[in-house]
Amino acid sequence: MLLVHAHPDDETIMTGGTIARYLAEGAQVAVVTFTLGEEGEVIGDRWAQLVADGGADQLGGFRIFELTTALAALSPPDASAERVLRPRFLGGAGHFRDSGMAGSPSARHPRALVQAPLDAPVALLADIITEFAPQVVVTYDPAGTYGHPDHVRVHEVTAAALPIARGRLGTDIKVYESVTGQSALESGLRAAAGRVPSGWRMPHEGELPRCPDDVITAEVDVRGVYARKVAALAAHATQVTVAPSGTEYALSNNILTPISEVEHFVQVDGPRSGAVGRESDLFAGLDCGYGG
Ligand SMILES: CC(=O)N[C@H]1[C@@H](O[C@@H]2[C@H](O)[C@H](O)[C@@H](O)[C@H](O)[C@H]2O)O[C@H](CO)[C@@H](O)[C@@H]1O
Ligand SMILES: [Zn+2]
Repeated sequence: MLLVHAHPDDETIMTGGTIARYLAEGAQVAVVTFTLGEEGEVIGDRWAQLVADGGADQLGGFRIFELTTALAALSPPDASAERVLRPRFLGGAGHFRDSGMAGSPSARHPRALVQAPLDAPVALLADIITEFAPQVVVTYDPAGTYGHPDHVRVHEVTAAALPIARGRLGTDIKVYESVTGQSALESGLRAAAGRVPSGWRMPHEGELPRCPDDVITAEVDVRGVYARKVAALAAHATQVTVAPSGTEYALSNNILTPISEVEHFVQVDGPRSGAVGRESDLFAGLDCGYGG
């Protein structure tokens, strides 16, 4: 399984439980992150001076450490050194820079991901897909989940790289977009309504991205690795705060978001498993023995 993400923290926020579950089941998993997250805000005072704007511009390097810690937390506790999941950056660490939120001046940085002609990241990702030869690829939806320019670009690059790699490999690849299921989100928000940490707020109606339930094609149960997902979220401490309950998190905007026990996906390409209703396993229909 190859998961393609924009910034350190996305892998855990969107797909942390799925990564942990398939690692635990012995699947080969790789995470490719396009940028170091250099333009992020920082939660708390301790690392606040690392920021790019008006600071030491060291946040990108520090988020390599956070990502390394998070991926280790998602790995099986008894994993041998070579089985611990490690960060992998498109073009190498620091090649493409975090473009910043929509409208940010940082989008004009010469190394900003959105500045790169599309064929450059496409060629790099096509090589990674060819080398890794995944049976399953996970990316974002065309909206980039919540519209971040880097997330949109990750979707575009992945969509363009897959046909190139598939032509080289001659194999089918199941392609999924990671989404937040509407019912799961609303259920998590209802459960959390009575335990909003001080300084946090509940999201306004429709503020958090969600996918209509009838569009979802796969639901991965991550209850068995939930603690690893929470530990990995906590590892991204400049970006994520885990609530005392251990069942919700907030980014630097202090908006309460449930840490879901299920992770949802929409299959957009590749062989269908023929499952009736939602697949419970992204490898369904492939003869590989994962997915319970
Ligand atoms: C989850 C994610 O994609 N985070 C991005 C995002 O960070 C958000 C951004 O700083 C926004 O201004 C805040 O209100 C919000 O709380 C942050 O999560 O954008 C950053 C800049 O591109 C990026 O580094 C971060 O990974
Ligand atoms: Zn992101």
